[in-house]
Amino acid sequence: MQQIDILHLGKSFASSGGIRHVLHDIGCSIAPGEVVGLVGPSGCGKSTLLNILAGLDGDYRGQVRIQGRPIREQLGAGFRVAYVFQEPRLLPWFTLAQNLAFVLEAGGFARREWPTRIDAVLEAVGLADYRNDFPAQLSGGMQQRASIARAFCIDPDILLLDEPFSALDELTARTLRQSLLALWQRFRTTIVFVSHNAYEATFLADRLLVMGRGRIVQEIDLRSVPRPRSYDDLALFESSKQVIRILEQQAALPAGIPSPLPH
Ligand SMILES: Nc1ncnc2c1ncn2[C@@H]1O[C@H](COP(=O)(O)OP(=O)(O)OP(=O)(O)O)[C@@H](O)[C@H]1O
Repeated sequence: MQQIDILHLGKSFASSGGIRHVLHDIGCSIAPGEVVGLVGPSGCGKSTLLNILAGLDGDYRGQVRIQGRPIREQLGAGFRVAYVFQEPRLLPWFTLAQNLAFVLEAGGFARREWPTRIDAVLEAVGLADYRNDFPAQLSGGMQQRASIARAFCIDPDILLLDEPFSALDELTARTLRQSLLALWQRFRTTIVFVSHNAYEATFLADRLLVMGRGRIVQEIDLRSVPRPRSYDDLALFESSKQVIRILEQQAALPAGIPSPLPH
């Protein structure tokens, strides 16, 4: 597993109103196996940053390096990225097992490995009995659980999740967070996730990067909070309140300019 370094990252889009500067001088490092959360107000650039980390967007300033090499070079050399979105995006004409086989085939995994990989991840998320069901036969929460299993079955070097649980009710979201963490414990995949939910973010993360407009304005270190964690943990509750306070401060800043750099 590899260290990820983001150095002086900047990103602008051309829009009808002129150039839109979205990311300003972002810098951070992500250790192998770390769970990093990105939180920030709507439009601050979280998804833009995830897309760059996924190698989907190569048009930026600065550098994104994996073990010291540019991300696109690493992708060409077999670095595997998995992406989980807010909605499951399973292929409706395939069963769950076939959905997983599809990404294994695309990832170049030998066919003889498929059953073991598929069984391991479906079991870990409690869907082994549904392997031959089609997505439409499952609830939304089960489909999202399957999409997490699909992400892990290729044993990715980095897993990116963009608000993966925000469409679910809180109880379902809790079981999915447990599934995610169970798979993370097993694979120790590096995870970067986006969340709008301060309580979810502190529950999941080793480290939170709180973004203002286009910038990281605060880093919150949660590595000292032991796992498995409880939603009632006071340290997590205090950190969640801290996140919400920072987001309120960011929301109160005048529009149209990037957040000031933190002191
Ligand atoms: N393809 C694009 N062209 C022009 N502007 C874009 C494009 N993609 C994103 N943006 C702009 O970049 C800014 C950041 O968008 P992004 O989706 O990264 O924000 P976000 O923090 O993920 O927001 P949200 O929490 O609402 O999903 C927004 O102002 C958006 O309009």
